[in-house]
Amino acid sequence: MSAKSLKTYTREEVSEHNKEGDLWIIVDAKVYDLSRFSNLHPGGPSVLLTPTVAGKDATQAFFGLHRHEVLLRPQYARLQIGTLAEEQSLIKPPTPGALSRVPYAEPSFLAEGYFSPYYTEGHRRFQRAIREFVEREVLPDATRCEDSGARISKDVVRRLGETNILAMRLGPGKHLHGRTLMDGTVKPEEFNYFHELIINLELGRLGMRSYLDGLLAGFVIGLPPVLNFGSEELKARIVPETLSGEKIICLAISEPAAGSDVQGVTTWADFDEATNEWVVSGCKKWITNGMFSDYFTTLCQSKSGPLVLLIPRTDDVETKPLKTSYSSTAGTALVLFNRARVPKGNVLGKVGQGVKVILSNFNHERWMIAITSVGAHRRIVEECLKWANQRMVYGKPLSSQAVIRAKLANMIARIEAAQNWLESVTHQMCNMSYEEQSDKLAGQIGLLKQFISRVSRESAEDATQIFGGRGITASGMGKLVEIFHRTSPYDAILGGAEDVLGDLGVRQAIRKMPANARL
Ligand code: HEM
Repeated sequence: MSAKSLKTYTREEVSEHNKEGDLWIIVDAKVYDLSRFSNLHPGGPSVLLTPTVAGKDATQAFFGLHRHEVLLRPQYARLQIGTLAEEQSLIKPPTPGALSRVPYAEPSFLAEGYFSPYYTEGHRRFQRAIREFVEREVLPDATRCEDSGARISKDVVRRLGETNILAMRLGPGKHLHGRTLMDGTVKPEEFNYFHELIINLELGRLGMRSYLDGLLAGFVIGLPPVLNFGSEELKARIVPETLSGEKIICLAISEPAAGSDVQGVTTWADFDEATNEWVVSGCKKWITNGMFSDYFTTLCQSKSGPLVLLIPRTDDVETKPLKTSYSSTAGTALVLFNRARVPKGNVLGKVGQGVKVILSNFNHERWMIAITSVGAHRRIVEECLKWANQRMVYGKPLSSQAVIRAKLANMIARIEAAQNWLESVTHQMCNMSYEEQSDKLAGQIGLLKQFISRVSRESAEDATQIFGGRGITASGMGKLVEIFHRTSPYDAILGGAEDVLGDLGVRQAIRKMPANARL
């Protein structure tokens, strides 16, 4: 029903419509006619016909059982027939791009009245533009794909290319020069790691973990070796078509018997002098976006040592979907190279130095995973605060239970600690060359990622307890908690297993101990 045809009613008038076939209710000062809908109601008709609901103000009952988005769906929005005379509705649907006013729902640089040493007004403008883009253009696709397992839509990929979000996801650098970033919101020479952090925070905040990986995470880790180690000819061909989203690229390192142990890969490349091509045979496993990639940045072994090859998809490259605990929208694949032929010019870096090429990529990847994890984690803190506030138990809000407040206290402490360390590391990155970052930050980023993925899982446990059965239900009130609980372990595995990364951090610290350090 259009806003024009909405009428105004009194509570008395609504109360007369309180039976089967003639059933009205009030939710947040809006009047709904459920006479025909009651038999179609997913929760059944009887709950709507109880004396405390039929013809009554059912606001509290409604928000105890449904997310507010339910009322925005067109098929339900049209059940509204009017509003209450002289009463205002309090619950406003969020406008795309708006900041949340729930305490701790936003990092302090976005929270009203708080400060941060790291961000400028330019960063805040950029954040607004990215959030609005993500909520308007990405969220509907994410919601659809996360459930159905469909691949990210071509329209979203095209828009990620047009706005240069794809290019920005590779970080600051020459590849941004001459590009219009987010309709000119930031100049290429001003773009720094905090802008990139903002993009990843906003994507993480969607709370759709498999879609997040489907949103070309493979590109973020697969293209840098081409940019940094590819020949000029190769770059001129591959970089424009991947930055625009026209072609898709991913990174193929892990194998059934080699995960975090990159030295252990066995995919084999032989050089064929007759054709001047590499011939590759082997099997790569857990390859994000592998199902729909056109190029595979692949670590191989050869007689002359490890090398990285950019392998184009041909008939000799087979991809099979891997069913993991998250949705197939990520395009996670088993990739089989069956004597795949690769031109000599597709070698990235030097033959024999493949591991170096791959290692140089890892810091950025781990830092990115840490950010998206923080984005999702903060969203879960917001969900829990809202739920604890609106859910009534034993006649009082859930937040009146000390055990729930204790969980919330731990969750808030974890997200604030995680984000503050993350921002401190990002500040170091802004002030160090790439080489300095490799030397001074590889260990710390390993420890940071370990910490962030571990505390995410602790908060996932707390959030599930707070949401109860809803926290293990894939639709409805707890759907984001369910996703977070099921998928936060991915952050502890992808880009290097949590324990391996913690160990890396400590080994690097031990290596840098002063020779004369004594108690
Ligand atoms: C405009 C009015 C309403 C609409 C459009 C509506 C719509 C829905 C929808 C779409 C669901 C499926 C779950 C979801 O997507 O969240 C649902 C479930 C449910 N609804 Fe409603 N509903 C309305 C009012 C109410 C009211 C007033 C009650 C009062 C008690 C109620 C009780 C329930 C229950 C018990 C469930 C099942 C919840 C669950 O599975 O956890 N609904 N409703």
